[in-house]
Amino acid sequence: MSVTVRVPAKVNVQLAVGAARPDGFHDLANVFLAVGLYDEVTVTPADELRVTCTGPDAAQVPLDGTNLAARAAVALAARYGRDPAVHIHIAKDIPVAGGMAGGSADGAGALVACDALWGTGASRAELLDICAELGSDVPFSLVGGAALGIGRGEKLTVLETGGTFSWVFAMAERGLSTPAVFREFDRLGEGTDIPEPVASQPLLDALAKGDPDALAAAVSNDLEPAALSLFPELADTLAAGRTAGALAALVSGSGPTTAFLVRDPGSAAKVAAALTASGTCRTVRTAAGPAAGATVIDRPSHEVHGTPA
Ligand SMILES: C[C@](O)(CO)[C@H](O)COP(=O)(O)OP(=O)(O)OC[C@H]1O[C@@H](n2ccc(N)nc2=O)[C@H](O)[C@@H]1O
Ligand SMILES: Nc1ncnc2c1ncn2[C@@H]1O[C@H](COP(=O)(O)OP(=O)(O)OP(=O)(O)O)[C@@H](O)[C@H]1O
Repeated sequence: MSVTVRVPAKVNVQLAVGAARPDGFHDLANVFLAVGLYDEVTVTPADELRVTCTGPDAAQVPLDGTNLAARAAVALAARYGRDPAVHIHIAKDIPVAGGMAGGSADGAGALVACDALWGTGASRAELLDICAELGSDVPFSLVGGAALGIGRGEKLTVLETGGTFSWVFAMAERGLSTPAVFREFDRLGEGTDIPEPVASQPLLDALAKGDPDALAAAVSNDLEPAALSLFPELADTLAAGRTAGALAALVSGSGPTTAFLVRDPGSAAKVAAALTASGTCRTVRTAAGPAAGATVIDRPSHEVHGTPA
């Protein structure tokens, strides 16, 4: 008896970052787009809480209680007075420490999977509350699609999109730590006046219209200078994608994955081939967004039909 949940990666089409708050976090205007690169999280009743992981980056994923999927199971179990004894298996396809919210995806996936397995009956609002406790990106991993996140990025407003956007993602040779990138943002901004983060209206309009050229003209990431400062070689990857014809090239979130918006899947294949040939990155993937948020894709048949086990 297992439940499997599929959860998407994200790219930030706008990431406006304010000054550091007293609690160390930064207020954001964070426009998320979920894209079709997925982790699958399967939970199965077990004698004790245990995490396993497979996939190209599996060796970099912690399997102890710090794994966001394990933390999600513990948080849900605590709220409903249950024993969090489950085996969580993560089939990982989202790059680790890439700025694509892979860990957050697993947190949201485990939460939705455990909720279905245990039949807690938690409301969407309760699940989103737990997500926000787990991390700033976790609520969006649950919701998917496109959304504006304010506060730490956890207070979401769903955005309508008028079409599908094609992307190419270039994975870097090493990861970048999200807190380190925010610290570098603070260092680079020392002594300057950092404006309040505000969502860009032209960007929201471009998403609503499904217009890739307008979106390309409006994308921005305030963390990009900090990511480039810590990882200068990313400039070569961005340049290679632009030369290959990408409409826009930007660092994804805190990086170091770089994201290239292209006109259609045919252009995606062309830009992906050029990036691979450039030798400026580890691997290249194509994906489209918006993609659905955390979705149960497999569960025991008695639950599908709604009859008792
Ligand atoms: C860069 C983004 O991925 C963009 O979506 C997110 O802002 C980061 O989200 P996340 O990885 O879920 O981040 P969290 O686990 O909440 O926080 C990790 C660390 O990132 C920094 N952090 C994160 C979010 C935020 N609004 N301000 C911050 O300064 C803090 O140093 C924090 O300790
Ligand atoms: N389930 C998980 N999968 C991957 N990393 C995890 C997981 N749980 C905890 N971590 C830890 O989180 C760190 C960041 O991993 P993650 O893949 O979430 O980064 P990210 O994609 O850059 O995140 P974000 O875009 O949300 O800032 C990893 O180095 C790892 O130590």
